[in-house]
Amino acid sequence: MSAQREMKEKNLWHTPVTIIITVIGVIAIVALVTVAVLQNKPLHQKYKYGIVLDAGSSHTALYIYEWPAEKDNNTGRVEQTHSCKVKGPGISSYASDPVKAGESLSECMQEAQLKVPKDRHQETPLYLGATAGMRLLNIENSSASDRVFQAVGEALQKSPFSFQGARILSGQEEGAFGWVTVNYLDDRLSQGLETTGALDLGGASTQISFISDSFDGSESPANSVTFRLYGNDYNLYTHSFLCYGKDQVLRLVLAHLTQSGLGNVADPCFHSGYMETKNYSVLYDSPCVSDRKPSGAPATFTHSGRGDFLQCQEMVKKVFNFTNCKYSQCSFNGVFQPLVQGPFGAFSAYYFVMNFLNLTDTSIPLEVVKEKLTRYCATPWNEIQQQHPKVKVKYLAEYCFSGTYILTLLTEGYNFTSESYSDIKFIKKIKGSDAGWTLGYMLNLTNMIPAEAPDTPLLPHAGYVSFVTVIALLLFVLFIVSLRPLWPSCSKQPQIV
Ligand SMILES: Nc1ccn([C@@H]2O[C@H](COP(=O)(O)OP(=O)(O)OP(=O)(O)O)[C@@H](O)[C@H]2O)c(=O)n1
Repeated sequence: MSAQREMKEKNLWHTPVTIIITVIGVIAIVALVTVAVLQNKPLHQKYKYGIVLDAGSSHTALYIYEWPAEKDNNTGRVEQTHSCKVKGPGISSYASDPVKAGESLSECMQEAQLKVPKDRHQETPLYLGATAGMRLLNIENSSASDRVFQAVGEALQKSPFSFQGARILSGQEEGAFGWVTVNYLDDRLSQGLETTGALDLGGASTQISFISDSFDGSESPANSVTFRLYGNDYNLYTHSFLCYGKDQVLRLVLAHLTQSGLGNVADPCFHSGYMETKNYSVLYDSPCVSDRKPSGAPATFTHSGRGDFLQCQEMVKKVFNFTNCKYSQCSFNGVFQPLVQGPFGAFSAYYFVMNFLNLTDTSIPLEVVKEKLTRYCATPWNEIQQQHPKVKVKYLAEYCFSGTYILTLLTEGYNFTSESYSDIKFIKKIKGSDAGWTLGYMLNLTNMIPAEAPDTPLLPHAGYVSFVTVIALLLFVLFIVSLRPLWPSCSKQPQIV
C-alpha cells in the first residue's frame, strides 16, 4: 500500500501536466532571451566616410575616415581606414604651375574612389586644408596662392565625392584640431578625463597646445581657444610658430651662417664629410629669411658639415628671441606661454626624427639623450650613409640638425625640464589613426563631437542581455519552486514492504 503511494507520488512529478509546464517554461525563457539578443543586436553595420587632404608645406597626404552610420554624433567611433601620400612636393611648391598642383592629387584621389564604397561616394564629404606652406605663399604672393587653390579646387570638384572646399587653416586651428584629434582618439573628451597636450612639428610651422590650470585666456586672448565638448568646457592654450617648422628653421640657421656672404660654410649641424653646393637664391627664397639675404653674395656656397652637437645647439638657440616678454612668462619671440602641464603627445616630424634617432623613449634621462645625439652628430657622413642605405639622402643629412632643433625647441623654447621631458610621448598613430589636425578638423566640420554628453542606454548591449538572461533564469527557478506542492515528498523515505 505504502509502496503504491510512493509510486503515485513519484509519478506525480512525471505527470504530463508537469512535463508540459516545464517544456513551456524552457521555451518561454529561450524565446525571451533570443528576442532580447536579436532586438538589441546592431543591424547590419553601415558605414559613413569622410576624406581630408592635408596640404602641408613638404607634402600632401590624404586620409579616409570611417564611422558606423548610426553612430553619427556619438562617442569616439571615427577611425582612419586609409591614408595616401601624394607624390611630389607640397601644393605651395606649384606656385609657378598651379595646374600641376591639382594634377598631383589625382593618384590618391583614384585610390580613395576604390577605398570608399561606390554607393557612398556622393555623400562623402571631401575637405582640403592647407597649412604653413600655403600660409607663407599667401604672405609672399597672395595671387599665386589664390591660383593654386583655384587649380586644386577645380581638380577636386571633378571627383565623385562631395567637395566642401579648400582653404588655409590658421595656426590656431592647426594647433587646436591636433589637440582635439589626440584627445578624441584617446577617448579623453567623451569621458571627461585629464587631457593630453599636443606638440606638432611640420616643415614650416610648429604648434603647441595644452590645458593649463593657470590659463584662462585673459593674459593673451590670441592664444586661447574655448570648446564645449561632451558636456565639458575647455579653455585651450595654443600657439603656432610660423617659420619654426624644421625646414624653415634650417633656413634660419643657414641664413645666420651665411650672413657674411661667403662661398664656404662649415655647419656644426651636419656630419663631418658632408659637402653640398647650394644656391643663395634658393636658400633665401622664403619669407622667413628673404629680408636677410646678404648683398653681394656669390650665386652658390659650399655647405660642409663638422658634426658638433653642442655648437649646433648654440647655432639653433640663436633662432629664438628670449628678450622682450611683455607677459608674466613667455616661450620665445615674446609669445605668452604658461608653464607646460600634464602629459604631451608629440607627432609629425617630432616622431619621424626621434624615431629615426632611436630616441622616442622619454624615460631615458635628457642628459643621456643629449649624449647619444652628440655621438650621432659626430659620426662621419660616409658611415651614416653606409648604416642607412635605404633612407632618403635629404632626410638622412638633416637628422642631426633636426634632433638638435627638437631638443632645443622643447627645453629652451617651451621650457620642458629634465623632469617634464618624460611626460612627452613621441607618437605617430593612436589606435590606427595618424596623430595630426585632420581628424579634429573633420569632426568639427561634420559636427561629430556634440557639445553635450549624448544620452547613453542604462546598460551596454552585453550587460542588457546578461541581465535579461539572469532574470529569466531566476523567474524559471521561482516557477519551479512554486510547483512545490506537486513535488514528491523527500521527507518520506520510500519503503517497500
Ligand atoms: N621620414 C620622414 C618624413 C618626413 N620628414 C620631415 O618631416 C617634415 C614634414 O613634417 P609634416 O608634418 O609632414 O609637415 P608638413 O605638413 O609638410 O608641414 P607644415 O605642417 O609645416 O605645413 C619635413 O621637414 C620632412 O622633411 C622626416 O624628417 N622624415
